[in-house]
Parts: sequence; structure tokens; C-alpha cells
Amino acid sequence: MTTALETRNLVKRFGGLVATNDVTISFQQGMRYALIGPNGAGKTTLVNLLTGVLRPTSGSVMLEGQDITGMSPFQRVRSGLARTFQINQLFPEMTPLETVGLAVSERQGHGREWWRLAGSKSEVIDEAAAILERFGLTDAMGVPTKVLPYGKQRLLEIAVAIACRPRVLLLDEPAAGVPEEERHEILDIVSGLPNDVTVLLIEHDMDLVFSFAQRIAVLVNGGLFMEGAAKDVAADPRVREVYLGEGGHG
Ligand SMILES: Nc1ncnc2c1ncn2[C@@H]1O[C@H](COP(=O)(O)OP(=O)(O)OP(=O)(O)O)[C@@H](O)[C@H]1O
Repeated sequence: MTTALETRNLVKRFGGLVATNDVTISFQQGMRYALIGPNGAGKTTLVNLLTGVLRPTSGSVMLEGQDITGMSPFQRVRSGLARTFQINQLFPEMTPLETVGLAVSERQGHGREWWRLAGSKSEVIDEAAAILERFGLTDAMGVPTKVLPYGKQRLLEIAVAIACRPRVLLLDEPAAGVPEEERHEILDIVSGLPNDVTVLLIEHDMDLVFSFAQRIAVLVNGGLFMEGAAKDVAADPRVREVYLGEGGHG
């Protein structure tokens, strides 16, 4: 097993509050992980430390053995670590083809001027169209993003992250706000991503967590409470207790 991403003794304090408490965890290449925990457990803070949005108080983050603790979010994306966001951050007037094309173009080093140079950059368009096809967005690729159903917009967010060719992908509640009947479509597409992409899903919906994840990490009060095979975590009475509140019913 190759370690794709790991943290070592990671700590983040906000004043007197310890939001990340000495977290040491490894994510193995190609595995599907979910990160769960009660509200305020520190999931978003941990993701922000992994992606470089926040700097830790102490400890380190390693990507494929390289210490990336000092890298900016952009440098991390370039190094193979991409994320989607909880809040919709797409450009509403741009089409999916333009949006994914922009990400492909940035990755290839053509920069933001690619659309004006489109005639000479057909490889950008071809790759963007192929990614959109994989996400079931071919029919929608020429319309402004703002007119797409919400579930399709969320798929587009993941498509943009994939256009960066990540080896590790962090998905922050990718199905939040999506109607029930479209939720599994999103996770099915994520499950079908290439096997060598390591995925860490942050999700409150336990149905999605258990249908998606091979392994689950549980955070409680900023600390790593447990990490293990999904079925073991699901069966652990201590997890039920902290996660479900009093008594661990259900
Ligand atoms: N920028 C900040 N400044 C001060 N405290 C913060 C900051 N960000 C998070 N916190 C605190 O850190 C703790 C962990 O928050 P975090 O958002 O990481 O938890 P979470 O598990 O993602 O919660 P939720 O499931 O509700 O999104 C909380 O007590 C929160 O109030």
C-alpha cells in the first residue's frame, strides 16, 4: 500500500479552542474514505489544513511523501491535491465547456486566455468535452451554468476538480442541497472515478457514507476517534454513541 496523503501530529488552535487535536492519519492510494463526526468535530478545519486554506499551529501534511505544509492551495492543486467546496463557487454566466476548459487550460499552462485562443487549442476543448461526458453533462455543456439543475452544477464542480488531474480528491459535502433522487447519481459518478485517485468524502448523510466509503475516519472534538474499515466503524458501539448522541440507538 502506498500512502497518498497523511498528517502528522496536526494541531490547529483558534485562540483557546483546539479545532484539530493532534491528528495523525494516513490515506492509502486509491482508497475511498469518508470523514465523519458530529457538528463542530473539526471536519472542515481538517480539510482546510489539508488543502492549505489554513496553516496548522503545529504538525505537518505530507502528499506522497513530500512535506506540503508550507504550500499554498494553488501549489497543492498543482502537486495533485484538489478539492470541491461546500458552497457553489462556479461562474454562473460561463458554460460547463468553458468552465472545465479553463481548468484544463490552467493545468496545461496555457492560462486564462485559452478561450480566445480556442482555435489553436482544440486539445483543451477535446479534453474538457471528454470529462463532461464522463459526468453526464454533454447535453448541457453549451448552456450558461446558472440554468443547470442544482445537481448538475454540483457534478460540474467535481468535473472541474477532476480537470486538475488530482491524485487525491477531497469532496466537501458534494451532494448537499441536492434532491434525494439525484444524490446517488453524484456518488455513483464519484465511485466510478479512476482507481488510482484517492477520495476523501466529507458527508453528513450516512446512507451516502456507507454506500461510498471503504474506510471511515471519525473525528470527535478535533481528535481522531477512530479510523477503520467501513463495516467495522459502522458496527462500533462507541461510534454509535458519539455520533448518534445519548444511548447509541439506531
Ligand atoms: N475560523 C475560526 N475561528 C474560530 N473558531 C473556529 C473557526 N473555524 C472553526 N472554528 C471552530 O472549530 C470547531 C470545529 O469546526 P469545524 O467547522 O471544523 O467543524 P465541522 O466538523 O466541520 O462542523 P460541521 O459538521 O458543523 O460543519 C468548532 O468549534 C468551530 O466553532
